[in-house]
Amino acid sequence: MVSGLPRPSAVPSVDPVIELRELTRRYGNRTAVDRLTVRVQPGVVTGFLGPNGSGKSTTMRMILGLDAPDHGEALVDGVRYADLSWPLRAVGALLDAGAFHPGRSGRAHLAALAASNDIPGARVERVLRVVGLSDVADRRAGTYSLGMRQRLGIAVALLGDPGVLLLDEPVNGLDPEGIRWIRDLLRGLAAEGRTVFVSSHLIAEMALTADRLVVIGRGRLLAETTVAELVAGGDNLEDAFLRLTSQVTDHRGTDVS
Ligand SMILES: Nc1ncnc2c1ncn2[C@@H]1O[C@H](COP(=O)(O)OP(=O)(O)OP(=O)(O)O)[C@@H](O)[C@H]1O
Repeated sequence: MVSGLPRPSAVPSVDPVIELRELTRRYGNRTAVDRLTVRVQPGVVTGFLGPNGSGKSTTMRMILGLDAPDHGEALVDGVRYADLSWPLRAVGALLDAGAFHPGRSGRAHLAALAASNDIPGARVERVLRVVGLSDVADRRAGTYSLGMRQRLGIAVALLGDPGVLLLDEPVNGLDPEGIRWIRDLLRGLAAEGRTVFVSSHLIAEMALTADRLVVIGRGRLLAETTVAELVAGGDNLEDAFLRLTSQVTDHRGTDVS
């Protein structure tokens, strides 16, 4: 078991899910997310794919209440993020691995978050062990390598033992060992019945990590499917993805010759 604590009573007993209903966000006259309706299921890893600028981060920010939809809604366990009693216990997120005070130790960072969310202090030690940072937990987080920062960000996401995990490009910049570690962790968390929603540009990595896929382009849903279905026509996942998104890629280079 990855989590190591009984599910906190604040987490509803319903299946943890993410539901997007007609979710829409405009910036000026550009529609970043366009009537996106998706249900992200528990028990599997769902990859969130789309070309640059297709609206993945904006969607994740709206799920976390960091950005407001112009239309539609994003629900976690049936309620909006702002209405969750103990958000960290319902949904854990990794959006920006640098989001901590550089002068604070990893342990102090986690302890402060635990205290403000009524999470037992023992949980801090537990997640430090899960992410492999126990030995460096008293070092200032500002001295951590990129891989260690990603691990600290994942420790934050796991702190409340949430039923839903949301990770925006968690393997960015990681070495092969780190990539494999995250893959195994995410698959283990899904196997425990959690909802794991993870964006990535690394298609080959998603083929190994995800069971289901949500593919968007220019803010719109292009496919909600399984990895197996998408490659069923004989394509590899990269070819299938490029075919699916060929009409919605904004910036394309040309051959040098
Ligand atoms: N705060 C903002 N103000 C104006 N436009 C924004 C803002 N945030 C995002 N956008 C625009 O919304 C669109 C979607 O951006 P978003 O970052 O959600 O895409 P993404 O799929 O996460 O991209 P990437 O894969 O490159 O990280 C882009 O056109 C982007 O320029």
